[in-house]
Order: sequence, then structure tokens, then C-alpha cells
Amino acid sequence: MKLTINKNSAKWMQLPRDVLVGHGVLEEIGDVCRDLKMKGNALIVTGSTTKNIAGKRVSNLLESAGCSAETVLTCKATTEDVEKVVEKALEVKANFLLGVGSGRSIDLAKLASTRLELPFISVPTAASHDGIASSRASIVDNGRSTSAEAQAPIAVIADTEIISAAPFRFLAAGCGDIISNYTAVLDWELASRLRNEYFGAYAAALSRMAARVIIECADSIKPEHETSARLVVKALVSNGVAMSIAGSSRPASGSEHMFSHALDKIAPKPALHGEQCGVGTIMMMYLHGGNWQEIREALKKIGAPVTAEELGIEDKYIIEALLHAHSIRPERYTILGSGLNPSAAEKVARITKVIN
Ligand SMILES: NC(=O)C1=CN([C@@H]2O[C@H](COP(=O)(O)OP(=O)(O)OC[C@H]3O[C@@H](n4cnc5c(N)ncnc54)[C@H](OP(=O)(O)O)[C@@H]3O)[C@@H](O)[C@H]2O)C=CC1
Ligand SMILES: O=C(CO)COP(=O)(O)O
Ligand SMILES: [Zn+2]
Repeated sequence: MKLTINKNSAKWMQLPRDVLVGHGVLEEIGDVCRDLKMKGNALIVTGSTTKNIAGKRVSNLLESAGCSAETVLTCKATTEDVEKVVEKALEVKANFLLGVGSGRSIDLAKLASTRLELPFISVPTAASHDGIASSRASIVDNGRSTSAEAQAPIAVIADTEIISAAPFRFLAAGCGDIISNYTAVLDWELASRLRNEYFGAYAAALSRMAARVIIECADSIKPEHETSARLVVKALVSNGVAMSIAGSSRPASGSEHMFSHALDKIAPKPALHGEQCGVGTIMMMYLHGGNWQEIREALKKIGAPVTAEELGIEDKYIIEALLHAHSIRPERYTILGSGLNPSAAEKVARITKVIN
């Protein structure tokens, strides 16, 4: 008899069942629970800011729908934090979990619910990252950035009224996370050619398409336009689907993500994940010999950072992150190969105008 389910299998693509994107969809959370036969005790995983933006409302709405709701506040996305959420879920005898807020809260709810074999609902309050619907969780384990296998959310409730009211910086960061698909796929192709790594043509095409849509619509992505939020959220959900189809974060994470993870470790005050990935994409596209100017122009039009100064990070940390990036995920082969030397790192950052 088979006792464990191997969802790690390349044949197993797990996708969300209900995806709601639109104005005021948060109000439908009770209906989503009824649709998915989810009842009993809910554990809301949220942050100190996002609790006030959506966490409390989710709690009230769930209670009106006949569930009981407890809340656990998040701080970082580390293995220890996952453990804290697991413990809280056991304490309150949770029947399901919700990640309400930032990428961190969603990743913690995702991984804790996976460990507990309970369903979870993703309720983003900003369109700043593509973990909204993915079956991966980016967790820091013993100081190392890891991409953990996890379940996909059973439902995604992306209320564009809330998302478009968030500071525009978040939406611009989400665009950076999507545009980074270009270099992620180039790295994946390289790994397939040089390391005979599995390459999924369909996931790669889906991933490229999302990046193309954002670049082509760069002129029309504007603050407080709910249509902009809707477009970006759909591309972020599509990225999650690409990762599930690939069975890894390969279609959406390559050398530019390794640069961002390195900055998270090195910079005293890192910028948003998607902002750093966008700047990383400009530099990695240069290393690939591609059209880095197109990436830079699109990010500029959107209003995302394209320089160290705009990231609020000193030049020296950009260089250090470039030198360190290849060692972040040594198993993930990218254009960075076995690493840049200091003069090459400085050259790429200067030529692409990230530093001056
Ligand atoms: N699993 C996956 O596939 C992926 C995971 N990620 C991960 O997600 C994280 C990045 O997520 P991201 O959300 O960009 O950043 P963070 O998780 O670092 O959150 C940034 C901050 O934004 C705040 N915030 C969220 N929504 C709003 C809002 N509407 N108004 C004001 N403030 C708000 C949060 O508040 P609060 O303090 O309340 O949380 C938090 O302080 C990284 O850890 C990254 O590695 C990224 C891509 C894919
Ligand atoms: O951020 C991600 C995709 O955008 C997740 O990828 P990693 O954690 O594997 O870098
Ligand atoms: Zn990302």
C-alpha cells in the first residue's frame, strides 16, 4: 500500500482550484470556503501591517461564515518561523490556513500547511511577487536561501481594490519579478545545454509570455489603476502556474534571483524582492548578450528602480552581491557559472548603468 504521496514527481502539477481576481472579491471568502467544503478552525498567517489592511477583515468574514479564526503574526520567512506557524496551527486545531498579506506571510502559510497536510488559501495584499499561486516557498534555512517544494494554494483571493490601494512600489516590484522570467529562462536553457538539465518548453513559453505582456504594457501600468493591478496579478498567477508545470522555480528564477537573494544577505537594508530582481535582470541580460536596454526601458517606464541609488543600496553591496550570487544556489547552473571576478562584476554594473 502506498503511504506517502510523491508530489515531487515531474508528472504531478498542482494548481489552485478557485482563483478570484477583482474589485471587492475578499467579501466572497465565505463562499469560497463553502465551495471548497472548508470549515471549522482557520489560522490566519499575516503581518503587523497587513493584519490591519486585510487580516482582521478576513477574520470577521470567516466568523460570519461560521468558522472560528485565530491569527499568527509573521516577521521573517525562516525555517524557525515555519515551525512557529505549525505549532500555532496545532495549538488552535486548525482545519485550514490562510496567508494574508506579503510574500513572506504567504510562503509561511504555504509551507506550514504543506507540513500539516492542511489546505491553504492565498490572500495577497500586494502584487509584488509571484509566490501568490506557486507551489514553491522561498525560505531561509540556516542563513541559506532555499526554494522549498510546497503545495499550491487551494484558492487565491486577490482583491484588486486592496492591491491597487497599496503603495505603487509594490506593483512595480511585481513587474520586476515577472520581467525577470526572461533571464531565468535563458539560464534554464543554458543549464539544459551545458548540464543536460531537464528543460520544460511549455513552462518556459508561458513564463516568457508573461514577461512579454508586461513589457508591452509598460506604458499603461499606472498607480491606482485597478486595471493595472488586474493585469499584473494575472501575470503573477500565470508565473505560479509555470512553476507548478515545471516542478521547480526555474521558469521564474535564475541568476537575477540569485543576485537578489545575495543582496538580501549582504545589504544592510535590502529593497523589495521584485525590485532587486528587476535590476538583476538588466545585468544578467547584459551577461547573456541580450537586449538589456529593453529591460531597463520597460522597468523605467513602469517606475521600478533601475539603479543602485533607486534601490537605496550602496554601490559596494551591488558588486559584493554580484560576486556572491553564484554561490547562493550552487546546484542551479546559470550564466554566472563559477562566479564573476571583481573587475567583471564592476564592469557589468557600470555598463548597464546600475552604478556610476
Ligand atoms: N514562493 C514563491 O514562489 C515566491 C516567493 N517569494 C518571496 O516573497 C517575498 C517577497 O514578497 P513581498 O511581498 O514583495 O515582500 P515582503 O514579504 O518582504 O513584504 C514586504 C512588506 O510589504 C508590506 N505590505 C504588504 N502588503 C501591503 C500593503 N497593501 N500596503 C502596505 N504594506 C504592505 C508587508 O507588511 P507586513 O509586515 O504586514 O507583512 C511587508 O512589511 C520574499 O521572501 C521572496 O523570496 C517571491 C516570489 C516567489
Ligand atoms: O522568487 C521566485 C520566483 O519569482 C521564487 O524563486 P526562488 O526562491 O527559487 O528564487
Ligand atoms: Zn521572484
